[in-house]
Amino acid sequence: MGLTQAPCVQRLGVFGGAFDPPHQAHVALVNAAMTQLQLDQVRVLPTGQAWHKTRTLSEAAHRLAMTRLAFEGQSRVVVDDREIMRSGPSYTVDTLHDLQAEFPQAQLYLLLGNDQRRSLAAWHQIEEIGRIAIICAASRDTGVKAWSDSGSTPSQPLSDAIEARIQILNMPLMPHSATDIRVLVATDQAISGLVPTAVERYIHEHHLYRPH
Ligand SMILES: Nc1ncnc2c1ncn2[C@@H]1O[C@H](COP(=O)(O)OP(=O)(O)OP(=O)(O)O)[C@@H](O)[C@H]1O
Ligand SMILES: O=C(O)c1ccc[n+]([C@@H]2O[C@H](COP(=O)([O-])O)[C@@H](O)[C@H]2O)c1
Repeated sequence: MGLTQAPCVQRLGVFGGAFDPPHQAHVALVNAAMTQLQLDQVRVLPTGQAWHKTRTLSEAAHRLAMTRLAFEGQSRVVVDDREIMRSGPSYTVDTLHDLQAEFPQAQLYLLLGNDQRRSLAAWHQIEEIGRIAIICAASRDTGVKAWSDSGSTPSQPLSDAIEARIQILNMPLMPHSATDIRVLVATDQAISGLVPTAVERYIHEHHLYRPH
């Protein structure tokens, strides 16, 4: 991790994901958020235990290493391993509580794609999340997530109070999905341009996503 505490952080972005692997849409989303929301820092958090996904994630050490590579050289991005280090399911509300305590002066902005926005009502303590952070959603190609397990289906809608506070992040629609990238690697197809070059190299060097 880089700097863990910076007194000048007034606007803090929080971006979690499986990052299995991190891809160019993740990088674009963070960059769009930094510009539009004038964020002083973004915490990028690879998920520890993704309670909402049916698939077993790749080893946390690989996902963390790739996330670091994806954001290397970005001075306002801190790749934060707390969800990986925490035991039990990774609940975003716990991460937001931690960050609120560490940055009591900062406004927190929770960054996510539209597929996750649709499942927000099923998130653990979503009302509390809505109190602590401003939720900012980027549009996402609707076809992309049709066949991947991005989140649980909410049984009830999001409250009007939270819905009304959601901000839209403008970024071009990007068809990237980690599911797609894993399939491409498994079937020996190129992923150049879909992930940062250093991430592509890491995937190949460590033989990730290959059938045994
Ligand atoms: N192409 C995209 N456009 C906008 N947001 C995206 C895109 N891909 C991922 N995101 C957002 O990034 C966050 C982390 O996503 P995640 O690491 O699960 O990637 P993913 O591509 O959705 O992975 P998978 O296909 O394995 O479910 C989520 O909030 C997700 O909505
Ligand atoms: O806290 C929750 O209940 C919760 C439910 C679904 C998703 N999330 C978080 O949302 C982020 C994106 O999820 P995903 O599935 O797109 O990788 C990641 O940080 C997850 O931990 C969190």
